[in-house]
Amino acid sequence: MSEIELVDVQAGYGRAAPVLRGFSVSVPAGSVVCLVGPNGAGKSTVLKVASGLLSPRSGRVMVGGKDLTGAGPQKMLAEGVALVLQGHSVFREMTVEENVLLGGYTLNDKAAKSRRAKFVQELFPVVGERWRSLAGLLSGGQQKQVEFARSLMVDPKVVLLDEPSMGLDPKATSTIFEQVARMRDAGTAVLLVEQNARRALQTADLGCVLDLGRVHISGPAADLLADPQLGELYLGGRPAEKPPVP
Ligand SMILES: Nc1ncnc2c1ncn2[C@@H]1O[C@H](COP(=O)(O)OP(=O)(O)OP(=O)(O)O)[C@@H](O)[C@H]1O
Repeated sequence: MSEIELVDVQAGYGRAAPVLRGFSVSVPAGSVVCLVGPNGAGKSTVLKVASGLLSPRSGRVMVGGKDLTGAGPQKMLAEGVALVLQGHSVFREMTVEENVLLGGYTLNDKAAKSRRAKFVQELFPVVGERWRSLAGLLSGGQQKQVEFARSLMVDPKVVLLDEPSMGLDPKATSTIFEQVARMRDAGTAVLLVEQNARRALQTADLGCVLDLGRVHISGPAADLLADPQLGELYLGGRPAEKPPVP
């Protein structure tokens, strides 16, 4: 079953020509789908439509089989779609605990809230270890994990990740993708937009190449990675040659 699905979506800004022109994507339960495409292709626009920040001009947004086209961000969150924005959005002067608990401010059941807080600390160990620290003292990669933990407080069906590795060094980027895989393994469907497309596709189950507002090609992430033409066009060059067999 698909946790979130965009069907034949047209969307854009103001009176300008549409950015998405008949775009469709489906994120199955328990999977990571990575959106790839050139700068300005509309990847972030897909996440805006999926999170309710931008209403499509036509087409549908389905969540767990329910038609939520035109629902705003609060309704989408209440229906289980959480967005983790590009860049860093932790409150640096607040503790990790305060930042994470903010994600659960809509939860009225105190016991459920503390169970959930325990769960996210176990899922992202560094969050548990730095629970009482000021968030501003954490590294960029650690702060990103605090954002992941905050988004999972409401136990969303779907998490939308906009460029989670932005500004991180290669080691922190690796950790972040390991944590994305853990989110998926814990049962969350993930729709991911990443500049670092090759690395993201190594974690993703499915990939979708967006160009000129439509799906150029989609399929198993491993197949996209292995396609030399896609590599040249969208993934920053061919995959590294395998060393010759001695
Ligand atoms: N708030 C906005 N108002 C008007 N136009 C916008 C707005 N946000 C994005 N656009 C335009 O929509 C198009 C797609 O932008 P979008 O950010 O979705 O692309 P992207 O694929 O995520 O790009 P990048 O890889 O550079 O982040 C671009 O031409 C951009 O200028």
